[in-house]
Amino acid sequence: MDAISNVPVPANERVYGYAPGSAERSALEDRVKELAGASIDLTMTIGGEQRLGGGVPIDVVQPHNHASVLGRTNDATAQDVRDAISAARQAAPAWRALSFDERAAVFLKAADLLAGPWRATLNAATMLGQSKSAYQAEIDSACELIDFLRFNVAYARQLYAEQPASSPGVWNRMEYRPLEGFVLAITPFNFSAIAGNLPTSAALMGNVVIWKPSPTQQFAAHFTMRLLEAAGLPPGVINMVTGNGQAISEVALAHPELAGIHFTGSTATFQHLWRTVGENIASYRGYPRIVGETGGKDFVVAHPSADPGVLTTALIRGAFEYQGQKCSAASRAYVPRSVWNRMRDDFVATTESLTVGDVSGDLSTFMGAVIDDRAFAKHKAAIDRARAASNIDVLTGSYDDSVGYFVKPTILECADPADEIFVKEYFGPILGVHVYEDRDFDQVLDQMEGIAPYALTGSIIAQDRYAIAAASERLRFAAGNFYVNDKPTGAVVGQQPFGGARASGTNDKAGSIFNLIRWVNARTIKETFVPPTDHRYPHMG
Ligand SMILES: NC(=O)c1ccc[n+]([C@@H]2O[C@H](COP(=O)([O-])OP(=O)(O)OC[C@H]3O[C@@H](n4cnc5c(N)ncnc54)[C@H](O)[C@@H]3O)[C@@H](O)[C@H]2O)c1
Ligand SMILES: N[C@@H](CCC=O)C(=O)O
Repeated sequence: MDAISNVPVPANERVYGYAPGSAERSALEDRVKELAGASIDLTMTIGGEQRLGGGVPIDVVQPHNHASVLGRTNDATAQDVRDAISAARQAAPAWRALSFDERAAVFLKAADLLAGPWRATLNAATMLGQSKSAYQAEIDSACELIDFLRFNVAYARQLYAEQPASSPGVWNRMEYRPLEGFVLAITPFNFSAIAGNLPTSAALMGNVVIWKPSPTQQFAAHFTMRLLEAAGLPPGVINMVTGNGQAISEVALAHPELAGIHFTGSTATFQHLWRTVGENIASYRGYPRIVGETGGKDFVVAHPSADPGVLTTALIRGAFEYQGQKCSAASRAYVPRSVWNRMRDDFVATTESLTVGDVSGDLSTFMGAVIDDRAFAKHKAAIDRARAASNIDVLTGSYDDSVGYFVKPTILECADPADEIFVKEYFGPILGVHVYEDRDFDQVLDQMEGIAPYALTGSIIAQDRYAIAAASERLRFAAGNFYVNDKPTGAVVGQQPFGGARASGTNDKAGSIFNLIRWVNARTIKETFVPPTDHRYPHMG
C-alpha cells in the first residue's frame, strides 16, 4: 500500500476506580479468583511455540502468600537462548519488510484488547504475581502499557516524518531502518508496563527481539505474550525466554548479531551487561545500542514555606505505594524543623494506619508484600541496622515473613545526612528523613545534590517561588524527572517522559521519540536528478 496514513491520535487511557460495587471491581475479583488457582506452566515462547525452558524449575508465588504457587517456570538453557536467536533471525526479513502501518496495527490492536477484554487478566496477574493493589495494577499493567503501545505508534510516525532538506535538482531522504541483528529486552519485576514496553517498542520499529522477563514478573509476562499473539504478532518477532538470565548473558551477549539491549532493572545488572558487551566488542557486526534505566535514591526536599498536608501526602504516596518498589519512590526526605514539628505526629499516625496485606484477596488494601525473600532479607537488615544505630530513630516500621514477605511502611529519622539511609537504594518501603534547621535550606540543597550516585526523580515542596526556582536550578542534574509540589512517582506516558541520569541510566526516556530513535539505524539517500557530466569546476578555467 502506497498511501501515507495518519495514525490514531493517542490519549491517555482512563484509570478505572474499582470502587466497591463497581462492574470493573467484580470483573477483577472474578479473574483474580480464576488465576489464583490456575497453577499453570509459565513457558518460553520461541518462534511462536510454547515450551518449558530446559533448566532448573522456579516456582512463581504470590508474594503476600508465598505458599501459594501461581505457576512454574524453568531457567532457560544456553540451547534455549540459541533457539530463540535463531527463531528471531528467521522472522526478521518478513517483519522488517512489512510496512509500518501493518506493524503498528498489531500493537494498536494489543492496546485495544488490553483496554477491553484483557484488562482484568493483566491486572489480576500483576496483583497476584507482583503483589500490587488494584489501583497500582490498573495504572501499570492496564493504563501505562496501553499508553506505551498507542503513544509509541504516534512517536514512530513522527520520527519517520523527520526528513532532511533538499536543494534544487536533488532529493534527500532519510530511511529509518531497523537494527541489523536482534534486540535483547531484559525487564524488571516491578512494572508489567515496562516489561511489555521494552520488547514491543523495539519490535514496532521493525526489529526482532529476545525478551527475558524477571522470574518474579513471569506470571503477568506470560499473559502479555498471549495478548500480543491475540493481537496478531507474527511468530518469532518477540521470543520470550524465561529464568534468571545467566544463559542470556553467556549466549546472547556474545552473539555477533546482538544489535541492542533494552534494559530496565538494577544498576549492578546493567553494569554487568555493559561490561560484557565491552569485553565482546570486537565480535559484533555493529556497535550494540545500549539503553538502560536503572536504580534511584529519589528525594523530596521541603522548604519552610511547604504546606505540611501536601508534604505528608507526597511522602506517603511517594514512599509507600507499591511497597516503595518503584525506581521513582521517595526514599529520602529533607524537612525543615518548623514544618516537621507541625506534621511529624500526623505523618507517623497516618503511615501506621496504612493497610498492609493480601492485595488480591481484599481490594481495599493499600500495600502488599515485597517481591521475594531476597528483598525481604535486604529490608529486614536495613531496619535492624537502623534499630541498632544510635543516631537513627525508627519512628515506625516492622517486618514479618511468616505468610507473605511483609515489610510495614518504615520511617527512619537521622541527623547525619550522609548516613547509608540517604545514599543506598533499598527498593522497599523505607523512608529516611533528615530534619534541618530552617535557615539551612541552601546548605541542604548542596549536601543532598550529590550524596547518592543516582539522578532519577525528585521533588521540591514549597510555596515560596524563589525557593522553587532555587531548588530547580541547584538540583538541575540531580533528577531526570523533577516535580514541584507533587510526589516523585507516577509519570504518565506522553506527559512526563521518564528516565534518569548518573547511575540511574542512559535517560533515553521510555515511551518517547528519544527512546524509539535508539532502535533504528538511519540511512541517508541522496538522489541527483540531472547528474553532471563534466568533472571541471569554474575556478579551473
Ligand atoms: N529507571 C527505571 O525506569 C526503572 C524502572 C523499574 C525498575 N528500575 C530498577 O530496577 C531494580 C529492580 O528491578 P529488579 O530487581 O528486577 O532488577 P534486577 O537487576 O535484579 O533484574 C532486572 C532483570 O535483569 C535480569 N538479570 C539479572 N541478572 C542478570 C544477568 N546476569 N544476565 C542477564 N539478565 C540478568 C533479571 O532476571 C531481570 O529480568 C531497581 O534497582 C529499580 O530502581 C528502574
Ligand atoms: N515510571 C514510574 C516508575 C518506574 C520505575 O519503577 C513512575 O514514574 O513512578
